[in-house]
Amino acid sequence: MDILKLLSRGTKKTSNQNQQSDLKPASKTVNPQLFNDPTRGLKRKRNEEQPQLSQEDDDGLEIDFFAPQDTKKPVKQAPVPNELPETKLESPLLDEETVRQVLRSHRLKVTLLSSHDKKTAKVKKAKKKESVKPKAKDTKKQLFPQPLTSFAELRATYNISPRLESNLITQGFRIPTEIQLGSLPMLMDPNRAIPALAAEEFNFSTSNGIDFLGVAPTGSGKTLSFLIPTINNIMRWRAEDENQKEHVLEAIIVAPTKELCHQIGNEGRKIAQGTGVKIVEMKKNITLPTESLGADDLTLENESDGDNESVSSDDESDDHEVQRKTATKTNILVTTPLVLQNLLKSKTLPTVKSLILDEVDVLLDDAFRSQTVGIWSACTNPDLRLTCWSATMGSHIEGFILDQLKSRASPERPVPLIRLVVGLKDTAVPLVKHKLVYTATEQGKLFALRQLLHPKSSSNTLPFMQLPFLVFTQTIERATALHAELKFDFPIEAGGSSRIAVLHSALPDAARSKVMARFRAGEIFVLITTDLLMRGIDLVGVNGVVNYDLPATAAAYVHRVGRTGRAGHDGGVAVTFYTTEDVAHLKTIANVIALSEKQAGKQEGEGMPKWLIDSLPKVSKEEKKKLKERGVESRRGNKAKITSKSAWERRKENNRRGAIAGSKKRKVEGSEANVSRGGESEWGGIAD
Ligand SMILES: Nc1ncnc2c1ncn2[C@@H]1O[C@H](COP(=O)(O)OP(=O)(O)OP(=O)(O)O)[C@@H](O)[C@H]1O
Repeated sequence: MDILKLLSRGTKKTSNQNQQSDLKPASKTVNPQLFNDPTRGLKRKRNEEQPQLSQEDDDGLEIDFFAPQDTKKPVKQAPVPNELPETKLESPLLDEETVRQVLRSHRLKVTLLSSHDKKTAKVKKAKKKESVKPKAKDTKKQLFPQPLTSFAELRATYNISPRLESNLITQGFRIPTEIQLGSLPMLMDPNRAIPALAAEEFNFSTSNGIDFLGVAPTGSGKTLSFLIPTINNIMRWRAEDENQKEHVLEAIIVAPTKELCHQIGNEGRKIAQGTGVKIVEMKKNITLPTESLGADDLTLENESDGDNESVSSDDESDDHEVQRKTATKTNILVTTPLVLQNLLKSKTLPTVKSLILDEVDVLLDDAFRSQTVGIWSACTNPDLRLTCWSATMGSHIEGFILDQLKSRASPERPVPLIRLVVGLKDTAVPLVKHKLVYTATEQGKLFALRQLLHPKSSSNTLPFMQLPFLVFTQTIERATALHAELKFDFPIEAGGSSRIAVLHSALPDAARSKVMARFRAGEIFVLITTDLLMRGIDLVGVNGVVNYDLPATAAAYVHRVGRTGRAGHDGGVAVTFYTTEDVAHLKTIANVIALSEKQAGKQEGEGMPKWLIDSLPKVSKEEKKKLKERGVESRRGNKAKITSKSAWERRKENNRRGAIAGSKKRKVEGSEANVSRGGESEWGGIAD
């Protein structure tokens, strides 16, 4: 059987396939945790019955994963008191066996990385080749930190401010996700979270905080994992320093796009309300408290946009003290790398104690690396701590971070980098259903996309996809062209062309913000975009992702499809179109899908068959590199048009265009001949 057809064979239609689409999330799930199997790692008897909770019982549960299995009954959540009690009891430390069991059941792995790990990796690789099992010594650096049992523990044990706690409750955060469960104790109080013995054994100190790398699936709550400790630390530092009356810039969050910065800023402001911690996104008129030879504060552009979040300086005095006073009053700055690096140049930011790199693998990849490293170098405070986050993480990025940390290390400040990985690394969130769809031609993709927009009961090759959904294309030109093609696909009664929009980096900022706001408000049903929106953007109501053009890398696939199935919402669908031209690159994506299905608990034979993946051609390193840099070649430039016209119509149109061009050329040639004849004439001029 044709391999391409087999790959796109449809799943059976579910009963809801013919239902009317609506804008509600695919399902209502209250538990944001992706993994919790308390029996994981325990020896089980065959056919042992597991207690099943109905969806009804599941509502409003406080999950108690320390309860013995047979007594683990659903407990209804008590109403949240308006007034929080002043003192709460600190939770006792869990013994190591319990900690190990909790981490295992939530699929958390904590590792202490050090710079000689590269060598270990090489040795491991060599040993693998010789099919010798690595000795236990090689994997010895696993740590077992205390987990966060509930958000209530943040106050009781980690002493966060009552206001911060009540903001979290108001925002509806009740059960920590896995990344929060594993990272918050280490980031809030590493001395408590990491057993002193482990620190001693591996020769590192936690007294000054830790440098941290968090790798967890898309939509699993990484933002909150860095916002809570950052806000809390700033409150703590302020309480410790009686002289500190003003907002001091103490934390910088770097993210790759303006959209993501805006989202992080918003989320931060919601949970920092009333705490006195101020969060500002990088804007044109921002002034920063930098230090340099000239000791000037820097203003990117002295342009007021009427926003009272920031104060810009009109004062041209050289007096550093005066300039410091006029610097933007903020504790946390959220920025893209280029704009901050442009502002900094060779200046430093000595007050910054926390640098957060969100989507670190892209921030330290070729396009952003020098800017990100520039910002990192500008943070000269000796107490600086780095935390990095992403859903995907190449080992070369880890190595780069370690090398950088090593080059900045001093005897008092060793370089432990603690890495927390949730689930299988570099796989898509287990709640998403994947589907590869083959079409013979580019035009076939357009036809298939229209079928997703207007599903017909006769179609059995495409899965049902609820609106709203995102459509990813390879280039800005293709996104614009696809938008032009589909613009009038929604009937006037359903809102017509206003229901479909396009978003890419060539649009002006105001237009970008407007489209995002309309999409968040549910006014747009289909948003066509480029890889601009593939990372970090949290649109909980998105029910599907269409990869109209094949993603360039496995990581791009993970991030794109991760725009659905977020925060425990089940039922998101990811459809990836491919044509004959894509087959050469398909294996990388097929592998991620297979791994993601494995993580979702699919047995062999249920998802993508292994033999089928094996029969796809291998993608060489050079091809991968080329694809990453340029995408599929045939979808670039003029060849990349998206159109519903048939080949016959296009040929006819081309012929017509050719005839017009030919006639124009002949005219020009004719007049040139006249001109040259005129040039030879006596008077030597041309009239008009
Ligand atoms: N403990 C929690 N309980 C319920 N919802 C949560 C919790 N933590 C985070 N969320 C919600 O989950 C959604 C996804 O969170 P977030 O954007 O932080 O994901 P992420 O891990 O950063 O994803 P990505 O890798 O795509 O950037 C957000 O809407 C957030 O409000």
